[in-house]
Amino acid sequence: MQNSYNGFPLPEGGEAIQYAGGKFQIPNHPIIPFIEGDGTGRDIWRASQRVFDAAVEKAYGGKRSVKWYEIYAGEKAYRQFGTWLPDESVNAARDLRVSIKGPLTTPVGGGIRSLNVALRQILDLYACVRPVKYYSGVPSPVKHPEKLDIVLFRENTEDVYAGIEFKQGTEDAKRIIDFLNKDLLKNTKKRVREDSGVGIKPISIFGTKRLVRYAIKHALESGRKTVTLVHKGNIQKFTEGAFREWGYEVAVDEFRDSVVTERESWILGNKDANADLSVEQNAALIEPGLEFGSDDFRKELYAEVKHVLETIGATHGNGKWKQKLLINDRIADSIFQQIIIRPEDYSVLAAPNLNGDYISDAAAAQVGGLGIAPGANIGDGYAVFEATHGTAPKYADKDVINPGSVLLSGVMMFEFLGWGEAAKLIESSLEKTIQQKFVTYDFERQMQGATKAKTSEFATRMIENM
Ligand SMILES: NC(=O)C1=CN([C@@H]2O[C@H](COP(=O)(O)OP(=O)(O)OC[C@H]3O[C@@H](n4cnc5c(N)ncnc54)[C@H](OP(=O)(O)O)[C@@H]3O)[C@@H](O)[C@H]2O)C=CC1
Ligand SMILES: O=C(O)CCC(=O)C(=O)O
Ligand SMILES: [Mg+2]
Repeated sequence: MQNSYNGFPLPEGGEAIQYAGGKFQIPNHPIIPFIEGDGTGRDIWRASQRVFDAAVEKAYGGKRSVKWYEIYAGEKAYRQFGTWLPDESVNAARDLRVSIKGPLTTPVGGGIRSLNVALRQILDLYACVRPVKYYSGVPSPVKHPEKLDIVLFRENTEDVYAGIEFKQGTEDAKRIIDFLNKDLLKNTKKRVREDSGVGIKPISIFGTKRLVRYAIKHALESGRKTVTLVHKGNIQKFTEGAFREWGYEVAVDEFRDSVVTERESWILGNKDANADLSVEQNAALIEPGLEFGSDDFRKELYAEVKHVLETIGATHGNGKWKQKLLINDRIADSIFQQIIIRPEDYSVLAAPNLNGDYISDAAAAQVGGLGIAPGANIGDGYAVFEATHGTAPKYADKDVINPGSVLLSGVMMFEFLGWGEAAKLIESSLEKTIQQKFVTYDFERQMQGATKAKTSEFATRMIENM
């Protein structure tokens, strides 16, 4: 580890977080790097840091403290060092292992690629974890926001976020289109239009399995009931369809005793309800219309039913499957309406990168919006906590934006460090402040009789409420 990064010495009295044997070792005075962020990131970070320090001080009376260490990225880094994501900033995040960041701007269409995505890819932070739950008092557009309590695990390193794109009109775009049209597609009627831009969507066994494995582990450790694989596999068969298939594989191959898939649960449930049910009758119940299917399809179904009953009939049958973690899947378009209409049926969602990006903002809306949407990017040995939202540039430096998402990302960070007391203080004072109807503009505009607080005032009231 270096003593300084980008020419700035590490804070005195702090120690680096270590990682050994798959476990983080947290000193009492860890050095935690932070990236302030662009746009509203500045106001949010200033407010959040005060709240974090107050909570830690109140919880541990000086026995523990965070030694904050600013690292530079985005506009601030560009102004200072002429580069958007200095290597030294990445090195600091790597060496110090756990950090927290504000949002960074990504231009649309051209310009630099996302620094947020770059950081996730460089540090291999493969799981983007975004819990979405309701805090009482928060205004919501739905009747029962409290019924939504999910944790979204979004694959964070591949999919269309791999950044492999070829701009329309370039020599590379022309070459790839020629290759597709004249070689790979030559025996089909499919053609890519000559004036297309082209993007590549890689989804791997490795990337999928480690994400789904992480989601299942979390679900089992936290006593959640369901893990839903969210994909568009009917259309994108070899990427999103494969995500579904590999997701089920990892569940069954690595967590067999603890999980039941949705189809297995139907087969076992049918058998529980009628012990005399034949394999053929059982198959007909799980696949309506089976009698009209081909012989091969029927045989496949009979083999599936037989396999389930033979392999897990004894361990999971007789209702025992109801105590297992249910693994199911939903097609991505349908999940958007499912979480609104049947929120209580969903608990942990695991999704490829783009689906996860979309779902996290949509789900956040249901419990009050992007002002209250925390997240974490986790890899093996590294973690970067960050809100779901972006830089909301129109509110930059106006001291009006809701700091809730970064504050709750801090709650996730303190829980991750094992500093549960500080996490609890922040979470409950946030809820209490909202219940006092002392809220930033985004909540105030949806509430009756609320006081509109500035970002800084909200933080001060939270500290008073601890
Ligand atoms: N991880 C990251 O760093 C991310 C970065 N970005 C980047 O941020 C930039 C802006 O993206 P944009 O699409 O405008 O999305 P934003 O998430 O920045 O903002 C969209 C809207 O969401 C609401 N909102 C966002 N954050 C808050 C908050 N803290 N409190 C209250 N309301 C909030 C505001 O709604 P209203 O106008 O109704 O008040 C805002 O106008 C882009 O460059 C994008 O690439 C985007 C997402 C994540
Ligand atoms: O990197 C960006 O600018 C956007 C990322 C994003 O929307 C997200 O991670 O949710
Ligand atoms: Mg997003």
